Amino acid sequence: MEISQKDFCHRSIVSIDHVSFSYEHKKVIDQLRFDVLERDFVGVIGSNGAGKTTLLKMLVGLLKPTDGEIRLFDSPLSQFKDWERIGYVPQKNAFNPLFPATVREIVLSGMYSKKRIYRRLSKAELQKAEDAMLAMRIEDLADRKIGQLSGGQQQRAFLARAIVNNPELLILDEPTVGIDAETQIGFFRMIRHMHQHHHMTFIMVSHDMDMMQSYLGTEPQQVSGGIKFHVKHTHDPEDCRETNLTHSIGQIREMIGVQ
Ligand SMILES: Nc1ncnc2c1ncn2[C@@H]1O[C@H](COP(=O)(O)OP(=O)(O)OP(=O)(O)O)[C@@H](O)[C@H]1O
Repeated sequence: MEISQKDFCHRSIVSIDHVSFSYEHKKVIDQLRFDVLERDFVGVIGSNGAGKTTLLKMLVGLLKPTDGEIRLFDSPLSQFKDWERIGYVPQKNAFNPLFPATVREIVLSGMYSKKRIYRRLSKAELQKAEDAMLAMRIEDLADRKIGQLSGGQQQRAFLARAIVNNPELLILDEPTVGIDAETQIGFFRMIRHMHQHHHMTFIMVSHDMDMMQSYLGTEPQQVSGGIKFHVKHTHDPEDCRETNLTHSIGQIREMIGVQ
């Protein structure tokens, strides 16, 4: 069978098929269907308690759907093993000041998969961690204890951790909560750049309507229960040529424009 250009740059990244979820007897997600294609930017918007975080937790395997099926990169979630293809930044949790890990250790921990937790990292992998910290402009904080940093600095460390493997899919749950306005602008500029030039697909929960609508438009592609999905594709869906895979994580840094 001939593979068209459209198929090539529109692989299925996430497929959510009639998924429901209940906490004990409380149904939070009901028969949700949604597909995320390669190079989509999906903004997930909804009121408090609509089930956005629950949905993201199901996508990364932290919660199991009560019903329905989720596929990641065309594999059923239960069989999916390539977790390094996915970066995930959960909702912000302030770290206890006594938490012992340094920023570098946190970023390096993104490199370990479940089965390879004790292996030695190669020089190239160590360099990737330095690049990710540079990209997030936290290289000066590399040896500081994470618990001693501000909320925004901690969040940048977790973003560096999430991008260290150059993931194909980045899942972000309210990534700019607790970050000052100037840093937020730099952050959104950076993720737009990653979306347009680094061949990344995004799923992002945010309450920042201004940012979401300015990039993704005011009309949601889909409304399901209390959750709205706003979607933007990088380019004309028929055209794969805009992809520029020559950028490195280090170059993202140029785009941030914040101190
Ligand atoms: N562990 C849990 N046990 C029971 N109920 C829960 C649990 N976690 C969340 N819920 C409930 O499920 C619903 C959906 O929660 P969820 O965190 O997914 O919402 P959300 O859309 O992310 O909200 P927010 O915008 O406030 O972050 C809420 O009513 C919440 O109280």
